Amino acid sequence: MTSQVSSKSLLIKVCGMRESANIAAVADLEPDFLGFIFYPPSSRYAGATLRPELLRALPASVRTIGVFVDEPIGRVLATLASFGLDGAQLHGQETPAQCAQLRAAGYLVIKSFSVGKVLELESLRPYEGSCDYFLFDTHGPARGGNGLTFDWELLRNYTLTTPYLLAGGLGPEHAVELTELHLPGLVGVDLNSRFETAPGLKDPQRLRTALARLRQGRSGRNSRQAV
Ligand SMILES: O=C(O)c1ccccc1N[C@@H]1O[C@H](COP(=O)(O)O)[C@@H](O)[C@H]1O
Repeated sequence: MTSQVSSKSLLIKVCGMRESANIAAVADLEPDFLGFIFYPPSSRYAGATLRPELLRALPASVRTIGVFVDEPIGRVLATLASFGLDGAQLHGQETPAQCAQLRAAGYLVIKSFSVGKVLELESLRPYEGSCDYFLFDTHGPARGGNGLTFDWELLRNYTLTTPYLLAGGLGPEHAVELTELHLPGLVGVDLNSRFETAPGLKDPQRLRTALARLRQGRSGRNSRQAV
């Protein structure tokens, strides 16, 4: 399948699949990242169902990311190696040194930060240089996957150098708005619970439509046409 990706396209991460057939269907859409939750309390926990051979058969352009919450770094490294994952998304209180340790081991590192009514960007400065991307997710009752958006304008004055993905309750209705959202540092989006028919089960058709809109929107900047 050929995607309409341009250098201006937002990177797209689809997160939280568990079942092989569903993973294959989402991978066919060629997102930039596929995320798998390795946090046992999550209803999207993939540790028991994910087959490493399926991940190894994916195109190299689709990078696979394990999502962890305050997991000891030794266990993160062991999981990344045993599933053949390309990187880790860290959703807890992981330190800059822990991020740097994963990066030094050759893994892509996405550090997630929980955003409430305010965002103290200066507190993230110690993470600069130890992560490939930051990810901004909405603060909520669960550690991730709350399906809630935050006020994206809190990122209007972003001055850090680490590029970031926007997350938190992004749904099909946001696709056009996201293509027109030109925030400093924004390079991608993370799609999760708003694209599900059940926890951990993504709707490939809803994703196909949204990915086409996201990709088309940025390559043809003013295009609002439906796909
Ligand atoms: O999805 C989960 O269950 C989850 C659990 C623990 C940590 C992260 C999790 N998901 C991440 O949450 C954000 C936002 O998801 P949503 O769009 O609000 O449903 C996303 O980055 C997921 O990777």
